[in-house]
Amino acid sequence: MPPMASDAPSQKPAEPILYSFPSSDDLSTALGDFVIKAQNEAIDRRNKFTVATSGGSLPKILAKHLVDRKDDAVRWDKWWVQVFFADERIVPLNHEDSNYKLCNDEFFSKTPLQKSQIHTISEKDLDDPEEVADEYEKQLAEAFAGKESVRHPVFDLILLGMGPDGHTCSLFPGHELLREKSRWVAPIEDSPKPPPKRITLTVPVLNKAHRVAFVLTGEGKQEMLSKTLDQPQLGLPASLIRPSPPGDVYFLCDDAATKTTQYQKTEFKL
Ligand SMILES: O=C1O[C@H](COP(=O)(O)O)[C@@H](O)[C@H](O)[C@H]1O
Repeated sequence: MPPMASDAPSQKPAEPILYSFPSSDDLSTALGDFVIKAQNEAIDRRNKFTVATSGGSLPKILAKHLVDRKDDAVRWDKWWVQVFFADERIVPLNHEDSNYKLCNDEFFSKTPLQKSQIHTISEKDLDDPEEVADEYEKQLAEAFAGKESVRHPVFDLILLGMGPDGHTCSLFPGHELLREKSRWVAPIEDSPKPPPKRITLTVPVLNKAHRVAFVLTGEGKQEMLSKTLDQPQLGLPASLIRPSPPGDVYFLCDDAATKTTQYQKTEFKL
């Protein structure tokens, strides 16, 4: 992973970086090292680490190399108040469909992270997706700027998945939310994948992050990964994620997922 440049030489977003690993275990190990490196650079810069994570298959892969470590490489105390969800389903936090519940069962509960470090949706107005999205956006504004106004949140790392239908976060192919320009967090009430009501970070927020990493495993992801990287003109959601310089976007995949893409693979080195 190249170090973050302090001066952007041009305003053109960098091309995606694709890493492919023989197995999902190798991918987990590399992802753990990748997260630790991003964490260390963020702590050096600002003494804290701000992360947004997704649900789906990601939390399990993420947990493998980060929990139960024998060393103290993961600085859990610096992840304070800054773990957000890249997308969340509008259901109670103890519901089987909740991304919080999934991440908590697979990952958070196995770490020293405190509940106060993790930003969940409010359970107050679950029948009102607009309200849930607005409240979550307020949490973002407060976490990133205290009482001052902030133009947009800048995450140190956003971890994303991609469904076999090509959706990422809760941004679905062809959906009008792909064109959202002003909101940081948007509600969606017609998600083609159940449950239908969700909130999601929007493309502008994703594209302000220092690093965005897609984590994909298995044959089921082959077709959409190829379309995303080889045919960006199709405008699939993941093709729209091109962080502004000096940000970067990475695809950490297993060989099963990268089998058909023609996109150039990069050797994984930290
Ligand atoms: O619905 C969702 O799906 C995507 C992809 O999930 P995966 O199981 O194919 O990895 C996930 O990234 C997102 O957070 C989730 O809400």
